[in-house]
Amino acid sequence: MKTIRSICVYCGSSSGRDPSYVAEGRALGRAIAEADWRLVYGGGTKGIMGAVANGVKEAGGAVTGIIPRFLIDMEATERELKGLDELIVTENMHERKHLMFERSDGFVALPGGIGTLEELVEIMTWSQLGRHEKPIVIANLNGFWEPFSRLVEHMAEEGFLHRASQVRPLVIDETDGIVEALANQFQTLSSAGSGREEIIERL
Ligand SMILES: Nc1ncnc2c1ncn2[C@@H]1O[C@H](COP(=O)(O)O)[C@@H](O)[C@H]1O
Repeated sequence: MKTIRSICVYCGSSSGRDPSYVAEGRALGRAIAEADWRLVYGGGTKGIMGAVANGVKEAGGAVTGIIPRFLIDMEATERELKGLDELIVTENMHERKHLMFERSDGFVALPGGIGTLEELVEIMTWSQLGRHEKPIVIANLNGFWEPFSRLVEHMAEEGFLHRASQVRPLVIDETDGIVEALANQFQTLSSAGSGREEIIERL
């Protein structure tokens, strides 16, 4: 039976206004480590990104950070980067996002900004296009993603989600439920798999 080995977390490089975002990011990191999954993330050591990675390390887990060279000074400190178990420096954003995708068995979007939104939408797009069948969880902490969910519903109502059945993000309101939701959805998607290889040569 296939099982999850690594999970990609998309989240803000900032902390956000409510301190609970950082606290919940850290809690998710701990839960990922306790599930014995590796964290794959964008390598930033600040904001919610840093909190998730710190949570994983606190609980004895392993972290892979994937960061483009030009972002190192903006989103990380050299000292903290050295604390990652694996650091991959890419030449551009495209390579970073592709590697994050390839190395992960599922995805979680915590609250964040434009970068987080772009990453979430991209992974949903690839699912819609049948490029992968990996679970996607939207962590709707404090109802953060409700405006986005409403937009997606509106798109469906207006007839723009042609293959809605292939975009199956789970919306989970509490950090506590995320690991279980990922594990269950991974099993469901694996057993319902179309037999298609999960990664194509080029997305
Ligand atoms: N346009 C972007 N595409 C992909 N990723 C991006 C983009 N802008 C920023 N990012 C990265 O996403 C994370 C989180 O960014 P937030 O804007 O704080 O949500 C960060 O690593 C950015 O480098």
